[in-house]
Amino acid sequence: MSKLELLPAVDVRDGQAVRLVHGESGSETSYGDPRAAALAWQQAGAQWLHLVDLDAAFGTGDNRRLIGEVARSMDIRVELSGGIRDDDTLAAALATGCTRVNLGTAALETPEWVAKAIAEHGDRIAVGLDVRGTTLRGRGWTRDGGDLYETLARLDSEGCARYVVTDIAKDGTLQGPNLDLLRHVCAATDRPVVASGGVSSLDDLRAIAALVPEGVEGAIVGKALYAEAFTLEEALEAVSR
Ligand SMILES: O=C(O)c1ccccc1NCC(=O)[C@H](O)[C@H](O)COP(=O)(O)O
Repeated sequence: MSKLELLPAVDVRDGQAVRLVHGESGSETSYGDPRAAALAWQQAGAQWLHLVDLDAAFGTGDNRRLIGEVARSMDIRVELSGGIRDDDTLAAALATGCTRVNLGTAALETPEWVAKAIAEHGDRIAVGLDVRGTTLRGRGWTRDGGDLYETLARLDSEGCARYVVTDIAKDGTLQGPNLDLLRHVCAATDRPVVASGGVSSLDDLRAIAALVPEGVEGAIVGKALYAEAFTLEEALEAVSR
């Protein structure tokens, strides 16, 4: 059985590494320089970095230069997210040398463009399915964007390689992941799923790791690491068996 991949998160707002609660603009807690945070996760043994431009996601500007600098400086794989919605932003994201990008809003608002991106870039494209209940949310999680399972079926048929699934109600809350949601999404698709939002403890990570046979490939961890609920070394050890 392959082990769960861990993706420590660096979410960037106004040049700072921050954590949000429920992804809501204005709920930020700042954790300083994103370069230092990313390097710290790499040095602690991470194989992946989940790097988010929150300003681009919310439409309040962007941190593109800084995000590009961080992505290029990493020796580990990088997943880029936030505000990638057209040819220019996709080209800029892919040019950082990141392993893959997450498309979110675009998958809801410009499905033809996303189908083209999937056809051109294959598994360098993942789609972020950010949900409240079973309703998808776009534009920095501020607008409804359709039904989760209908969108999943459409993206599957277009060849989408993987999904990053976030229960917004859990994100940044340290309340534990939505394991039922992950199980249901895994049952609805044969593509790998990356779990995001809510991880609070090593037991949460073990519970997500138990879903690897059902199709969960990875888990993004943000707040728990910044709040020092556990160290990244402990997390990597917890999912190594
Ligand atoms: O990823 C996005 O595009 C995004 C857009 C708007 C608000 C938040 C967004 N991402 C947040 C994350 O990916 C979190 O880093 C991740 O879900 C970790 O959550 P947690 O472990 O609960 O802090």
